[in-house]
Amino acid sequence: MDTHDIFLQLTRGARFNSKPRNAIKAKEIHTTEQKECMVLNPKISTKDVNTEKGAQNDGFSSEEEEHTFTYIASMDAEDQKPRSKKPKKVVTPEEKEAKLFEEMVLQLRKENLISVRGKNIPPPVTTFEELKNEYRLSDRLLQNLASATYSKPTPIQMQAMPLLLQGRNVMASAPTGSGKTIAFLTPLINDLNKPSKVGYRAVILAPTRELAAQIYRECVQLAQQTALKIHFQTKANNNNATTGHANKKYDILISTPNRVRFLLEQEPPALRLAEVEWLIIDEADRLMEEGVNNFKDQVDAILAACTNKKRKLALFSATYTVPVAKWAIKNLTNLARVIIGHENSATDSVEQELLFVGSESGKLLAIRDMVRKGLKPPVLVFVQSKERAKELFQELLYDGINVDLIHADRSQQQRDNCVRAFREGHIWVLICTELMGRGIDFKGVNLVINYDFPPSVISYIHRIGRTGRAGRNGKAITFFTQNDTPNLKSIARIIKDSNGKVPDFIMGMKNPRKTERKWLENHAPKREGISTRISKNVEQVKDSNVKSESKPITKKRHLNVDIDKKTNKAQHKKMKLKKQ
Ligand SMILES: Nc1ncnc2c1ncn2[C@@H]1O[C@H](COP(=O)(O)OP(=O)(O)OP(=O)(O)O)[C@@H](O)[C@H]1O
Repeated sequence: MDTHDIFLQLTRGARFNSKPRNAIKAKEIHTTEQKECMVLNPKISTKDVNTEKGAQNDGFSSEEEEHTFTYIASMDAEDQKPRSKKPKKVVTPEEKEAKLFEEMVLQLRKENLISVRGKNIPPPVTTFEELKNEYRLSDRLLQNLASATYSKPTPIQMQAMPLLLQGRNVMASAPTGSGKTIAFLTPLINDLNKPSKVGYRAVILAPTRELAAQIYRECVQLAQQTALKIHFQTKANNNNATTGHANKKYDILISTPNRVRFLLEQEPPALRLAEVEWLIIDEADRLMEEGVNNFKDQVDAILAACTNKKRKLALFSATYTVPVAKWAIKNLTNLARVIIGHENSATDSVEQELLFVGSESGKLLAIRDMVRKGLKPPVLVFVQSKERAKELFQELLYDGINVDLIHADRSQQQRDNCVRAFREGHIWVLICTELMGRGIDFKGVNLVINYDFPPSVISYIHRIGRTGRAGRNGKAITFFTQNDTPNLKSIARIIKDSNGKVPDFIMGMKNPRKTERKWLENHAPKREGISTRISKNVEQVKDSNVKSESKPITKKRHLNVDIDKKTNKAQHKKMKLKKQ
């Protein structure tokens, strides 16, 4: 009988709540949990956070940032008082049972790499049925979870769901692909329960339209038979849910901060959020980024519009940064913090590899070599800009693979077609920019290629997190040249911490200066264009004639080469004219 079975035996029929049934005070449980989180997150213990190593891991080293992390790490200072040297003698059977209960909870969290911070954190659940017994999760939702073939909760769901069902404000981080979406949708849908005429009672924000669309789909599926009205707000469907009566028609709003803030700023406001009881911020660190084009002002404006006293706030992401921690401390009372695994680390289901390719032209040779040896689709290829996405697309288009590209310059229709074609397997290789770097849940991506080096550790974690999801394994290969050294060691450390192989010379490199690292986060390095064409005139004409005769574009490839087809035709015509 393993720990888990004993736990089930001990707690059969027990009513879980923030405190065990008797004697031991939550405070004492909490203090133990406090210690436990230091054990489970060796990388993020208060000490580490304040050292160069801790700061280095998280990329933050300013005093203010360290202070923030220290605050979060020891959120309830008054409970930090060291316990009496001698453990209190357990005298009554109830205290003995409660002590055992506490140890079971700690053991369960340890097994699932769950660490928690905050007061009165309820025990994690091990089955969705426990949520019904303890938190009155509806049979309808249990049925919908079963229909989605979710047999048991993932670690983030084990701990975040009880907290959200208790109505707590939550800041949760868990590896990419670990089920964070269901972790916040389930309690939200259960709490709203059935339609009402008061207007929006929940708002879910995501950084991109693609991710908001994905959350919308998952929400519709999970809310089946509840009759809850869910609205995915986009630029295109502005009118059908924002005028007065429409505002009353819907219960849940899913959109991007941009879109919601735009509607709030209309005169009169085209949205009313006064009844909102749930504000969920997915990819929170992305939405709290400070600096140019930040979402933070938009999120603050939306938070200000959600004036309902019953409002609950939850922040979810695979990575956390100081701006998020600061925002949480400022805006969330009685905050509960949940961390699965090591904070700001890559999921361990992805085999990671760094590949030195010499120079920019070496990247094209390397990816063509991989194609020649046989790629296992579906494959995502990340580049640093839409221009480079177009250049690489033009290069791979005639290499006998079904390739397409997605970036912000393509119309929403083209982006939707592209995502659908990739999901349905018509496209084998999708070239993308950071637009697809977060949250997007493509089932079964086998390989992520970082053709251009990621601009930061955070970007790297999210990019490779497009594979190795929901317990499946994946692979990520990151090309680098001698110009990519500033972030190389930070990313190599992430690989090493996930038991990947990293050449010693890289670990021996000096840490980049913070200013250099910050610069790279916001400024893509200049790179030589992606092209095998040596001279634009001669080679290009010869090259295109050979390719157009020898490799007719297969029907499938027409599926998505729509706007680009015109570009190609125009280029072709130009080349022909040049040749004559
Ligand atoms: N309890 C579960 N059991 C099995 N699969 C699950 C469970 N919960 C969610 N999933 C599946 O796991 C996959 C990843 O879920 P989700 O997209 O929510 O991950 P995530 O943690 O939000 O990832 P990211 O950090 O990249 O946004 C989805 O395909 C989802 O259907």
